[in-house]
Amino acid sequence: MRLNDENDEEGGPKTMSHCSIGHLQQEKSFVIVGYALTSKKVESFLKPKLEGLARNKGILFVAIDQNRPLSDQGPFDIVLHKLTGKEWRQILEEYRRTHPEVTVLDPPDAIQHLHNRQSMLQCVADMNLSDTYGKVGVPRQLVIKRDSSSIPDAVTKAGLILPLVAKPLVADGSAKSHELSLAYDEYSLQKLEPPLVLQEFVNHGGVLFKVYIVGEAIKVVRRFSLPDVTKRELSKNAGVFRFPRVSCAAASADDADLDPSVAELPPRPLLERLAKELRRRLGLRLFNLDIIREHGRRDHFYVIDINYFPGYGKMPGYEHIFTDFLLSLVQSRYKKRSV
Ligand SMILES: Nc1ncnc2c1ncn2[C@@H]1O[C@H](COP(=O)(O)OP(=O)(O)OP(=O)(O)O)[C@@H](O)[C@H]1O
Ligand SMILES: O=P(O)(O)O[C@H]1[C@H](OP(=O)(O)O)[C@@H](OP(=O)(O)O)[C@@H](O)[C@@H](O)[C@@H]1OP(=O)(O)O
Ligand SMILES: [Mg+2]
Ligand SMILES: [Mg+2]
Repeated sequence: MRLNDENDEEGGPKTMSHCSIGHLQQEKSFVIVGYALTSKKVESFLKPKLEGLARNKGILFVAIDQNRPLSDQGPFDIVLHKLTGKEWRQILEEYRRTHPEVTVLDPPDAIQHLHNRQSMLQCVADMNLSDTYGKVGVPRQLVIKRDSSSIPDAVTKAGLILPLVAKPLVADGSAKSHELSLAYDEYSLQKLEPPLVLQEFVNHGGVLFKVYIVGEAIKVVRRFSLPDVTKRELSKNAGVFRFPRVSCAAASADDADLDPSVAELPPRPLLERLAKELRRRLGLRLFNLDIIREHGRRDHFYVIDINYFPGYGKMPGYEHIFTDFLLSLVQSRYKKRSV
């Protein structure tokens, strides 16, 4: 039974009263997680298996009512959220200020950093990670803020090599922010609407790695991606081609019969270093990275996308990982308080 989903006689959702949540929190030392998520996210993430396991471990998920002041709800130990908009950000910032005892996953300004495809990858570029296990970079890219007619010149000046992936500069989760295109010639890019990021397309054998991060935990899965573009194809084609959300729509490539040189997962120690450093630099605990391996270069990796609170529902075993993570947050707070 979902506490927040119990329906009243009118059929509307019933949320727990402040006092009954407080009771559960104190009497049975339940960890109360308030959540503010879209209905799509609730469906893909807050599945019965997660809620059941959480309850067994003493964690309760309680829906935040956006029509009521946040301070009047709870009390919460943790607030989990993925909503956009300035108003919501301000509400959360104020709540963080007035409720320092609550862990807000994650801070709104840190999430905001991922809402721009230029600042999103800056941390990875700054890190310049290279060790015996491999090298992690970002594809060369150019930001076009306005004036689409200037694109051909800008691309030539920057020395970017075609084909290019054109991505909306803003990555705020809107349908428009996921409308990407592949451009075979720079002149056709004039048809696109800035603000944009133009990124060199890196051949990677049609498979990408989704690296899910939940606090200290890391889980990697394979997904089908865009196929390689050959020199011959490039010389024969012109124009820009819109493509749908490949990485999200594509089936998992974990069980596919793939060329081992393409399917081999990035080395674990490399991912651990990358994740640790990104957690620190981004100030986030819940995110995933899309990583590709340059085709034919075993240890050359590129991060092409970072997403806040991604589709954990598609991450094998996320129920255990997520609930352990929530408990670890509360335990570390408790430890801090008692020293
Ligand atoms: N530089 C690149 N080189 C090769 N392929 C790329 C590149 N950038 C993007 N792609 C392909 O395009 C897909 C979508 O790009 P990206 O992940 O940046 O978009 P998104 O809309 O933010 O995706 P998500 O749904 O994961 O948030 C990638 O999953 C990958 O298949
Ligand atoms: O739809 P799912 O739950 O799977 O999650 C997707 C998530 O959508 P949601 O947060 O609206 O649910 C996307 O967020 P926005 O960029 O649109 O904000 C983005 O993070 C995708 O990468 C996620 O898919 P994944 O990369 O994990 O496969
Ligand atoms: Mg992506
Ligand atoms: Mg993305």
